[in-house]
Amino acid sequence: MLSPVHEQAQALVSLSNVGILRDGRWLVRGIDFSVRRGEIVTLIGPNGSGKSTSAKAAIGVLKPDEGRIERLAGLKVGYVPQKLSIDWTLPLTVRRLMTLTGPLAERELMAALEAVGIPHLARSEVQHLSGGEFQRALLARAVARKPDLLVLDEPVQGVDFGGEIALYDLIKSIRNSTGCGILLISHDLHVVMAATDTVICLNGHVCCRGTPQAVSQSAEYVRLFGSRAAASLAIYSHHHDHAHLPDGRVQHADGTITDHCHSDDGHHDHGHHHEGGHHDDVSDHRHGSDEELTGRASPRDKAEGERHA
Ligand SMILES: Nc1ncnc2c1ncn2[C@@H]1O[C@H](COP(=O)(O)OP(=O)(O)OP(=O)(O)O)[C@@H](O)[C@H]1O
Repeated sequence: MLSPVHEQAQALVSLSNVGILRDGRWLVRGIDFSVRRGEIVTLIGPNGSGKSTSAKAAIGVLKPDEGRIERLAGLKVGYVPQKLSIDWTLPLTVRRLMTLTGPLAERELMAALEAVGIPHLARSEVQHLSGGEFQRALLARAVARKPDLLVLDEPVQGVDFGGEIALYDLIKSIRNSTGCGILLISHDLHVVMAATDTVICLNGHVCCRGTPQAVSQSAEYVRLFGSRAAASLAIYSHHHDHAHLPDGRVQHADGTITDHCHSDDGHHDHGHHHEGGHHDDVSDHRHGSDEELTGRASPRDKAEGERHA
């Protein structure tokens, strides 16, 4: 369900009854959703349920075998794929990463790094970045050309729990400041829900959709993910009330900033633990997976290689 603001906003991309067939198998079928200006839409679903496939169809990387996809004329897309192919044996600075797919004015490059909180890392080698810093660099690269639609495939992989919240807050603030539409893919049911207008739950087809609260209570969702995930999702979406800043401090709902979370902050009082960074009731992140740059890839980007684990 969209808020009235989003309902009136322009649709950036709309998929109607989209199906993708490969090697005689329907990877997805009957996919129906749209992303409007200023809206954050999150695709969730188990491994192999067609989230990346649907996102790639939305931005035109994959052509549908049935159904229709309408994109706003001249739509500018910023895409952070799930996997990147970079030759990690070659030196690559953040600055260079930002310009791999095309030139970028210095002012825009620095503005993007500032927007994601890492202007001080412009000259750093990408292979030395932490997981959270690397994801921020990828985000900077995607927002630098001021896209109308930002597509982020698992943007918090390799990021610890505090960093996840900071990244989702950052994504939300990018939406608020630029008014772009955002299509997110995530396994992080707890956190992502706090930053999402519309959730589309996939399982080869659209299994259910709506606000995070509505989806977490739907029978299809509970069948797919289990009641435990549904309960924690519902709790989380109500309790998230503070942001983790890039420097590790915590900004509370009333605007105050402290060095640590308060004991009554949302993610500390819902009955399970987050020690060791990431947790997930449904499925795990893949850390350090093989990566391929898809979408707006240049041949150079497609160099073989693996990101360090
Ligand atoms: N080019 C392709 N050719 C054949 N099968 C493919 C192709 N791309 C994806 N698939 C298959 O389509 C299904 C959906 O894949 P997709 O990557 O969209 O899933 P996902 O929901 O993003 O999964 P995950 O959560 O594991 O990232 C999988 O079974 C995958 O193996």
